[in-house]
Amino acid sequence: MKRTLFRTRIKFCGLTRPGDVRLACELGADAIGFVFAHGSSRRIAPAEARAMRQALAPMVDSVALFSDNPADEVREVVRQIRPSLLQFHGSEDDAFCRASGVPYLKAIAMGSPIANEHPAALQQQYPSAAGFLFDSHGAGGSGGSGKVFDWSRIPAGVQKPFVLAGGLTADNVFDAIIATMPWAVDVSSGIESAPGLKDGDRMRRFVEQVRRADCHVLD
Ligand SMILES: O=C(O)c1ccccc1NCC(=O)[C@H](O)[C@H](O)COP(=O)(O)O
Repeated sequence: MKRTLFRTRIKFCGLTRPGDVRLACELGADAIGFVFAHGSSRRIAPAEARAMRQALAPMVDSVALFSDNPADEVREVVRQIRPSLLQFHGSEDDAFCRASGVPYLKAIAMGSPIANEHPAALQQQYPSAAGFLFDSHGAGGSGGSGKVFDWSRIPAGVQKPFVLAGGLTADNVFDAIIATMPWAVDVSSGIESAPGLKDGDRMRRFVEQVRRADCHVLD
């Protein structure tokens, strides 16, 4: 299959500082993720997220991340932040994920049995999902682990856009894109100097490698 000049979307996740948001937008990120999952070292309060939302450039999506948060917390984040997309990492079902009316991505834990299901089953389970995000954690584990999973396990024939996540860095994202041809790539640990603190140079190198993959011609 020939492939050239396709644009892989880029999501930077787990930002905690408005300055990092501004730099991410300048570097060309398509989406910025804010973590509201309990127990995460990148978790921010809705008031902080509002400040970071204001730092977003036009035409850059804001994504709110949850992992089995109570429904009233999800509602409150949606009310205060007005994210363009939600991302669910826990055992939420389709009814829960779609309840606020905001488009959502369902994270699929590639270390759990759901990952072995037929793509049609995934779609049946989450008919309202805007797409899936394949991440390396197991059931009950959390995202943002910095660990890579075996990309060949991504179910073939998923009918919705999918996002590749889990341990991506400037050193492996070129190969990851060529191997899986995702709609988007998502990175958190791989662009950090410490949890929640993004590193400008790592962000820039990551974007460069995604652009390189997008210009690569495959036979
Ligand atoms: O980042 C967290 O701490 C987190 C906690 C609970 C659920 C999701 C979380 N993060 C999700 C992400 O940052 C990304 O979608 C993805 O897991 C990539 O992370 P990484 O492997 O660190 O690049």
